[in-house]
Amino acid sequence: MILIENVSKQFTAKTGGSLLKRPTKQLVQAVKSVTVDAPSGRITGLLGPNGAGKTTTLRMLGGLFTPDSGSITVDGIAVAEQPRQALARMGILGDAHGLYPRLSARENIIYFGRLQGMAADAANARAEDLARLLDMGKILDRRTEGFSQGERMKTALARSLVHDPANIVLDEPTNGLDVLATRALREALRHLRSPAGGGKCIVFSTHIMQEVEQLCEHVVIVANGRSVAEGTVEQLLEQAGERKFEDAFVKLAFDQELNGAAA
Ligand SMILES: Nc1ncnc2c1ncn2[C@@H]1O[C@H](COP(=O)(O)OP(=O)(O)OP(=O)(O)O)[C@@H](O)[C@H]1O
Repeated sequence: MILIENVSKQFTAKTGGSLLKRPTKQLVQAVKSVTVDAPSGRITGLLGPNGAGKTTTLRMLGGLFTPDSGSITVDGIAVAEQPRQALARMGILGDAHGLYPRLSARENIIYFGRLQGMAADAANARAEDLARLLDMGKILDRRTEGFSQGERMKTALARSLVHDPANIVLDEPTNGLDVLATRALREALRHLRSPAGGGKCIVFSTHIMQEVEQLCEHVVIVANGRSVAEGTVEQLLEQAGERKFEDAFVKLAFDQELNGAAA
């Protein structure tokens, strides 16, 4: 169970500057107020346009940045206070997959399992289970050097799931994947969310509406650093008074963004 409550985050970015002129500092309010309540056994999607603040929110969830305000708990554990304990309860698939190219997919997965305190045999058995789930049989013992985008994603996902975390966080997981790889990922996530797959809490971010329509039981629309609407796809359609999800998303995200931009 993941609970993100009213988080905000500001960055200082350097702007301008040249050989003769120092860059000036500019404040960027990446996240103004985002709230996400993601229970176990549900796939929760963060849907928002580019630059809305999704990645920054997920990075705060992963303990990479401390929020300026608000709080984040994972299974009741505050990320800011007990980051190691909170992180141990999450499998995080970020945007950079960072695999070790000289290690095989299996070795990459086992290595992460060892870092999580697993015995080598248990990590190996888990690598084989995950390879079955993610259809990685053919690549499991190949060095990851030269892997395709889809193969890298599967390996990184398996690695993030090696310790069987109750919570799974994915930042734009289908980026660069073809239709078959996207379908395979969707199937894997549906299984992990189901009772047979452990009833995981799954949170993922995307800017692709179809992804959310096909996969999420609950959607949080993030625009201009704020969570501006939430509910099932049907509830959001109703809220926006639209029949097509694309129209509802544009209305809910961009009308709010225009209003929010002034705030
Ligand atoms: N380290 C940083 N320093 C300065 N500005 C940042 C930093 N990280 C994010 N931002 C800014 O914060 C805003 C939100 O960025 P973020 O990456 O969270 O959005 P996003 O919703 O994930 O977008 P996308 O879908 O394009 O990945 C953007 O304007 C971005 O430029």
